[in-house]
Amino acid sequence: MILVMDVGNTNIVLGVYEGKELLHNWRLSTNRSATADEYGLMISNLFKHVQLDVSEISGVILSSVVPPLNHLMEEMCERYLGKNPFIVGPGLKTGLNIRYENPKEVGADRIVNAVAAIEQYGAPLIIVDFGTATTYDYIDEHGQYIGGAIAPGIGISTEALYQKAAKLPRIELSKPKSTVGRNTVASMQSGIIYGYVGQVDGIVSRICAETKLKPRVIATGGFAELIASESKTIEIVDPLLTLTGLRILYERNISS
Ligand SMILES: Nc1ncnc2c1ncn2[C@@H]1O[C@H](COP(=O)(O)OP(=O)(O)O)[C@@H](O)[C@H]1O
Ligand SMILES: CC(C)(COP(=O)(O)O)[C@@H](O)C(=O)NCCC(=O)O
Ligand SMILES: [K+]
Repeated sequence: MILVMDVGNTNIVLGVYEGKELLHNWRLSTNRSATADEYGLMISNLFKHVQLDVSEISGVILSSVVPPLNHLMEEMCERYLGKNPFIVGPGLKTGLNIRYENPKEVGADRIVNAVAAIEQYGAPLIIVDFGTATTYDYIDEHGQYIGGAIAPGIGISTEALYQKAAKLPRIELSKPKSTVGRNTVASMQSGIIYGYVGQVDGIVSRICAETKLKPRVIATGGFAELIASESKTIEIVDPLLTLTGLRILYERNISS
């Protein structure tokens, strides 16, 4: 069994795989002030809850877009799991040709998503990940990572309305009955949800026009299902894309 971990700006997602099968997955909130011991305890407790013994974990792979947590998570793996984790970044073999101007600049989560999406769906591709930020990645017809777009995420955009406008409440993100909202909450839901649906379809159409190709469009992340249900361009929702990518990268590196 292996443990895969994706450290995002909002959540840390963990998965335990036996071969290709995902046996368990958990979500912790990302807390920049938690210590290696605190994360170690949380993971030990999750393992206990499903009667999983640490000794059954033969390896760990970790991707992070929160640099202050990189060293800490590595230390946690060594201390609580007795394993030196693979870390997605310079030095780890990805098999992905990254054509960003500075390949080191691409977020590790975007690379991991690209690896999983190419393997499962083939290139060319556009990947939309609704995380803290909404990221768009374009993979060309040769399976090369070219680049994409980064926009404010749905959660932080909604939060910004509440923080910056005195009369706007904190709302639950669910689909309103109509685009024309007739109260504050419905108006905000319309603006956020249909605004994002428009953003996705707009950016995807522009990438298609720019590349003169028709890439498949895969969505993942917290709000993928909600947006995909209204989007004209999202073809597949794969909530496990990042975990799958980590598993594939682990296999590529352990067997080399
Ligand atoms: N399974 C889920 N169901 C509903 N909302 C989710 C889910 N996962 C994440 N979210 C929400 O989506 C937003 C981004 O979370 P996440 O995708 O984990 O981002 P990151 O990868 O940046 O940490 C957060 O506001 C989170 O609460
Ligand atoms: C764009 C991101 C903030 C998205 O992170 P997330 O929303 O998953 O927490 C992350 O991939 C990142 O920090 N990227 C580095 C910049 C880049 O990819 O160009
Ligand atoms: K993410």
